[in-house]
Amino acid sequence: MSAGPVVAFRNLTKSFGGVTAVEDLTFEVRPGRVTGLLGRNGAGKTTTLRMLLGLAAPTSGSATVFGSPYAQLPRAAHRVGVCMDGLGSVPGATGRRELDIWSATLGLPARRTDEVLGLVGLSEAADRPVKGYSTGMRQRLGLATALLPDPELLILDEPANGLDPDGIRQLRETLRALAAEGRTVLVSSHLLAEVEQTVDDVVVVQRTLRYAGTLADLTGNGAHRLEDRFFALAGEAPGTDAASGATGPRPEANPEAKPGSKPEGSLTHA
Ligand SMILES: Nc1ncnc2c1ncn2[C@@H]1O[C@H](COP(=O)(O)OP(=O)(O)OP(=O)(O)O)[C@@H](O)[C@H]1O
Repeated sequence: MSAGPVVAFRNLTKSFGGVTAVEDLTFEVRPGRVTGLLGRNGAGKTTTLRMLLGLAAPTSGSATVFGSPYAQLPRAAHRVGVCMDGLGSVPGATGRRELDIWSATLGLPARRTDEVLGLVGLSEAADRPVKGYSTGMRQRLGLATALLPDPELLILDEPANGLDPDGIRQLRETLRALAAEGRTVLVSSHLLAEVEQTVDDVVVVQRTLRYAGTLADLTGNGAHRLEDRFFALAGEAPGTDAASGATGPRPEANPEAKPGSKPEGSLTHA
């Protein structure tokens, strides 16, 4: 596996008409680590991941995987596992059938389907049609699909949404196990308490980059809650009491960290 950054964003900007969804993002994802991409609704997380995967064209700047744009990366579908809404499924198929089709497309051994079904806790539901799956079961199937090629890099957009407590614990254990094997995970999430238990590195975006660095640096080795640090960096949501100051100034975990301040850390230095 490469020693450089697995993923690199350089001055990445995306505008949709008059709306700038992502502005001048520069950060890297280091190998063998779980990196959490955090930001509130509409912060630009999915747009960033879509540009990384070549599903949306940047307005300016670049996003690379293993040093190449995803579309030019040899064996990209084997090296990068992706779980993201809207990547398509097979109408009327069971979970097992869907995985078998992906597996055959990738030239994987037939046993791989059962392996990933077991990893995500979906073995018992494998022979039911996907259209009857709950939200959490669909998430599990999406994760299973991403895991199929035993990828070096996993890119997961909100994988914990809809998961029950067992599913969330299983997800956390799977991601930690992958990192322990030297694989790299980039995962977007809103679930800050869960993120705090899972990730090594944190990226906070709110259209612009607010932080990129280690979780330990951000929380002072656990002295501060991630949630407090998140609000200090991302700012309070417009229209809330805290944003308007109606309830007085909110306590901040680190008074130096103001919304809009420069990123405090960089994944490029240890
Ligand atoms: N295809 C599109 N056309 C127009 N605007 C878009 C498009 N895709 C995203 N946007 C806008 O870009 C901004 C960022 O959206 P994005 O989906 O990247 O946010 P997000 O951080 O993933 O949000 P969430 O947490 O709700 O999933 C939003 O203002 C959104 O409305």
